[in-house]
Amino acid sequence: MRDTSAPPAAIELRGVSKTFRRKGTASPVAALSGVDLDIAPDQFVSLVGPSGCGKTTLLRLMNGLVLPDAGTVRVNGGVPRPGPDTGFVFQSFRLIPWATVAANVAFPLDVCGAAPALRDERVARYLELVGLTRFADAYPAELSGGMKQRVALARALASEPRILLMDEPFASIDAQTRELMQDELLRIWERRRGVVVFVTHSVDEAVMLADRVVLMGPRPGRILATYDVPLPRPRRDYDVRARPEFTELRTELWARIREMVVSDPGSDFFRRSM
Ligand SMILES: Nc1ncnc2c1ncn2[C@@H]1O[C@H](COP(=O)(O)OP(=O)(O)OP(=O)(O)O)[C@@H](O)[C@H]1O
Repeated sequence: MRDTSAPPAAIELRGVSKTFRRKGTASPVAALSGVDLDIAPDQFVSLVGPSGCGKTTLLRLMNGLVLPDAGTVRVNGGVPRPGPDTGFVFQSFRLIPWATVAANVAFPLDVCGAAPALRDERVARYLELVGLTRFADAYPAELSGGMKQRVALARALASEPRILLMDEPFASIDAQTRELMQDELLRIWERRRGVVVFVTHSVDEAVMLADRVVLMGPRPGRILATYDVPLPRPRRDYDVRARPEFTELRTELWARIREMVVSDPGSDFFRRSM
């Protein structure tokens, strides 16, 4: 029986399946099948698994952009809806090119009709948090990739969402900036908490950041295992990677992903290398 004294899960998926069907195209694609997952309030969860296993679909179910064919998705006890309670950060920064950095960060606040004083205060606070106060009047084209991603992060945080969904947010920035961004994200999250669901292809990044790593299997995507990350916080990249617990977990995860990829002749790995 369910423990009624425990706080409700911030995100709860039960028996979730999703198949994409497109009119006039080839066969339907079964993206997810029978997914059960609970994410507690203030938990940082990473999703890893082979390409095409449904990680992005899972994120999109969590903010109501995709509806399940079967099963239920509950977010803070209700049906998920895109809105100010859920922030989304994408791999491609998706900044508005003709708007300044400040206007980009203000965008979600403008959409929900925030009062001008609140809007200006939030923009100032989150630009400071990501270290871009001096660039408030710059345009996206004037910024480096890492700076653009920090604007995207400030924009997602500006409405102070209780849930932050991040889809390979650091995949298109260089390795050094990526490590700095990981530290930056940890610093911000350790200060304000909330749920983070972070999709990544990097096993190191998944372990470095999360409280729990969820390992998904090949299509139709299922959850194969979840691992608690036995690393203390606060974490910083350089000291975490030196710990034996880090090496053990990343070795285990990587071995399982590698096995899935090499044993699947239909995987993107073979398609890309042919
Ligand atoms: N809107 C859609 N219409 C049709 N098929 C889709 C749609 N969205 C996703 N799919 C398919 O569903 C499967 C899962 O896709 P999804 O993007 O969720 O996987 P992923 O694990 O995030 O992939 P990757 O790691 O490569 O980004 C893929 O085969 C994809 O092509």
